[in-house]
Amino acid sequence: MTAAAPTIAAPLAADARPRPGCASPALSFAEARALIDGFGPVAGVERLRPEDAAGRVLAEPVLAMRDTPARDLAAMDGFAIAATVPGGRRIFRIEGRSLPGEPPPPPLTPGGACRVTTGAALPANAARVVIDEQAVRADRGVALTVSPADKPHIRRRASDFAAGDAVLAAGMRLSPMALVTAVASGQREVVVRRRPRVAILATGDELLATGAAHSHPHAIPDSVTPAVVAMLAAAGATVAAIVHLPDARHAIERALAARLGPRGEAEQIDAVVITGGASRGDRDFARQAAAGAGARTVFAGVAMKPGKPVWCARLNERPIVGLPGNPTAALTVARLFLPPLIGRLQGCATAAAGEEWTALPLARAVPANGSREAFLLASLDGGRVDLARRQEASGQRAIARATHLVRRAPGAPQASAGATVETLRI
Ligand SMILES: Nc1nc2c(c(=O)[nH]1)N[C@H]1C(S)=C(S)[C@@H](COP(=O)(O)OP(=O)(O)OC[C@H]3O[C@@H](n4cnc5c(N)ncnc54)[C@H](O)[C@@H]3O)O[C@H]1N2
Ligand code: MOO
Repeated sequence: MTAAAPTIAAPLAADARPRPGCASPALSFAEARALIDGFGPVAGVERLRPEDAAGRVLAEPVLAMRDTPARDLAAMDGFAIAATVPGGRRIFRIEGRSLPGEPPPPPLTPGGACRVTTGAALPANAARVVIDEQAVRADRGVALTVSPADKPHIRRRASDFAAGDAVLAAGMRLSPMALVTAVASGQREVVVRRRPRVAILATGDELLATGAAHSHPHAIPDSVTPAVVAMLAAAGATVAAIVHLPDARHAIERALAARLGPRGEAEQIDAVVITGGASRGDRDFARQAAAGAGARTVFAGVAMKPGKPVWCARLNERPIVGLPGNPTAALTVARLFLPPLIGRLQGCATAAAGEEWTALPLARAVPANGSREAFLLASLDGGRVDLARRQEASGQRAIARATHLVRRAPGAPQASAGATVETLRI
């Protein structure tokens, strides 16, 4: 992230407070997100080879097994020579060769040089490496074409890190870059948090499985669950159960109690995502069912658009996140709440850790925002963000082209093309 790119906790948080008299929920998005930090990491760690731990979050720091480099090495291809060059000598006798992986060659004799390649061990008394570009071969010797005054071209022992250094900290996610460090540490195994196990409860009498809905005149395909599964998996979770439920309070309550209640240990579910039934319709029972199962509300409703009905509760210390049923609203709030929650369950320091909001210019003007903080579908057009023309919470088409969410504060004025807005990759 660039220094200029504000994080989610940056000043927008204060702007996000609803104005008096506004019908929006009282809680701002930033406040709701901060509440996600209240969930701690799952118990249980795994020891994995670093190469099997890509994307996982470290539960313990990684300590370097030895100095790296383990000894002084050549930083360039060339010739190692000693510190004292008799009589300003420019011609050296080649008395050995050192290649990476070989033990250090014997010390140089006066007037001697050792042919070295990048990464090779140096003779103990080598003071510098004269690079190939500053030397010519002469007989069995080598002649310097310039006086050896520039950098010594030596990678000093322990100059990268020393034995015992904590080269990676607990709570850090192992990016491809961090795997370099993990493997270079010399550790055969790293200790990572186990993958959180998530159950998805998809509620809705009208929902049928992929492909089945079109043979039924009043059913619709459950388009939200597969997308949420993919998002959870990418965030590092295991989706351990997918349950389709009718819009029936007791069925939802039983399903929740079975996963997170005192007797729900068999599946070892760490978190539940419920889709649909979040609002105030005649058959919207998700929150009541959670309360009936004994869950305590963490938040219910956020002053955001889309996704206002999003809610979160806690049952036996484990989170339940309720997504609204409308697909664009569901996936927008899923993007904003689920990867951060999975990060927290894996031991990341905060829900916002690793989330990068980037300021990008607008491709076209956008109108003034309403009273809820907006998170709008957009795609990139030559380095500028272009808002999708259709932003309906129920939409299932424009979302496919979206690569970014554009964040607009409550009551933000009209913004012209070229003005910068905060964006998050989706
Ligand atoms: N009087 C009010 N009505 C609504 C409000 C409100 O504040 N007052 N909020 C609106 C908002 S905002 C949203 S978003 C939706 C959310 O409603 P629910 O979470 O209760 O969702 P459902 O009623 O179950 O479904 C809404 C819509 O989405 C379709 N759906 C549901 N699940 C799926 C799925 N897994 N895959 C595809 N489509 C799904 C469902 O068929 C409905 O069409 O409420 C507004 N109403
Ligand atoms: O906030 Mo709703 O999610 O607009 O449709």
